[in-house]
Amino acid sequence: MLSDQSRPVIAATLPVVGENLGEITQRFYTHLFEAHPELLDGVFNRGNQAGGRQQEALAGSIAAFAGHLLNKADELPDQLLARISHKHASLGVRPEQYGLVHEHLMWAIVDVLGAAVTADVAAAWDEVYWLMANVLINQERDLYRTAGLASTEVWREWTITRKTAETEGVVTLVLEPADGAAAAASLPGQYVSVRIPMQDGLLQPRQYSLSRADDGSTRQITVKRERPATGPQGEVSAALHDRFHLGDRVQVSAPFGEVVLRPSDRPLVLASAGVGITPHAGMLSHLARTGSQRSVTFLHVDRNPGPAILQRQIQEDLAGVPSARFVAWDSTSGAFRGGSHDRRPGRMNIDPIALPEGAEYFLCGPLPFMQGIRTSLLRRGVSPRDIHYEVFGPDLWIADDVAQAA
Ligand SMILES: NC(=O)C1=CN([C@@H]2O[C@H](COP(=O)(O)OP(=O)(O)OC[C@H]3O[C@@H](n4cnc5c(N)ncnc54)[C@H](OP(=O)(O)O)[C@@H]3O)[C@@H](O)[C@H]2O)C=CC1
Repeated sequence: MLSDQSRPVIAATLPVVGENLGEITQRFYTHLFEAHPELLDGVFNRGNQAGGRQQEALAGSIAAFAGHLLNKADELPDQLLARISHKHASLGVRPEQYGLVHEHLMWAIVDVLGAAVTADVAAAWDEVYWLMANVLINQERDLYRTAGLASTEVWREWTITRKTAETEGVVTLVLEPADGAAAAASLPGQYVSVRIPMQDGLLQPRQYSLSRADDGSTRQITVKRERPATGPQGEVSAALHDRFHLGDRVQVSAPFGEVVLRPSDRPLVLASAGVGITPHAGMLSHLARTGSQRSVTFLHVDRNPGPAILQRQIQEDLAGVPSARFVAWDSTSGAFRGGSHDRRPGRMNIDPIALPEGAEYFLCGPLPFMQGIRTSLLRRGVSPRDIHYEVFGPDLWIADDVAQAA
């Protein structure tokens, strides 16, 4: 993979590059957007930029990739790369954009590290960049090819045909293609990017899991109004809640995402928290629609003492999957919400839950929640190979490593 001349140079400079990656990526983005402000119109998520999370993500992914090249020369970090390429495909990223990123990233490395960047050092980091970029370009080309789309055809206009309030701060939107053409098939667990104009006219994209099975003509997403503790409030989720109504159009990407339910007879355990229930609701909906006989254990924790997100759909789908079981935890009041399912107070505790033999596991929710559940599962002897989890947002790469180490 990495050439013999670059390997020692990367090994020698990774610590200093790693130490300065935060500053390098910050200067990189500033320089990139000064030269190409159009990239803030529909490609980059400026909420993540403002909160510094995009910078951390890029820094983390470069460091993780370079470290991987040094430590595991014969294999690629597949999970890391697949997550990036699926997300890029959902944004219509094009090969030539890697050239732009390269130019501005190398500029930032030299800008921050100065004379330490000798010709050899620059050449070695150039090699790391293109090793990673070329894998991503190829993977993204395959994703576009499989979807039967050019990168420029990923986005289409869709019309909001239903808008339902779920719980305080969560709405479900049903969308239909504005041109009446058929929708590309989606897999259970996949997401779409949604792109809408902000008050200043710039388009902003966000990813949302599909919360109901593919029916060939509509897409359903369920959106929580984002109120992060740091950085700006979620401007796209707020706009979808407040400014977008029935009949309005939004741009929606083709479906992507690699954490999907594959055809299988194995028992399934779904564990979600909060709005992380959305991809699992989509998976359950798919199982109900296809008359699946799989054993399903659906575990969910929420801090909303009112009706749960997508409650009616989930109850109907549970009734449609003969061996499905639902257990809910209420982390706030400790009160039981009633209803026909097993309900428990406090945060999710899977230790007393019987785990079916030979199951596969899907986790979705805040990162610490997934780390905690994953650790409990590993302690009970579940193989890491059988635990799938989606991490939305740019802390993906670092999160991935942390979760792997848990
Ligand atoms: N496809 C995907 O990858 C998707 C991912 N998501 C992700 O799901 C997350 C959901 O967020 P949101 O609805 O705001 O979650 P909340 O912050 O509202 O938390 C939801 C529940 O999770 C519990 N919880 C939080 N942290 C932990 C922890 N460390 N250990 C155990 N339980 C915990 C909370 O308990 P308590 O009240 O005690 O804090 C609460 O009951 C987001 O991070 C979002 O990015 C969402 C949709 C799709």
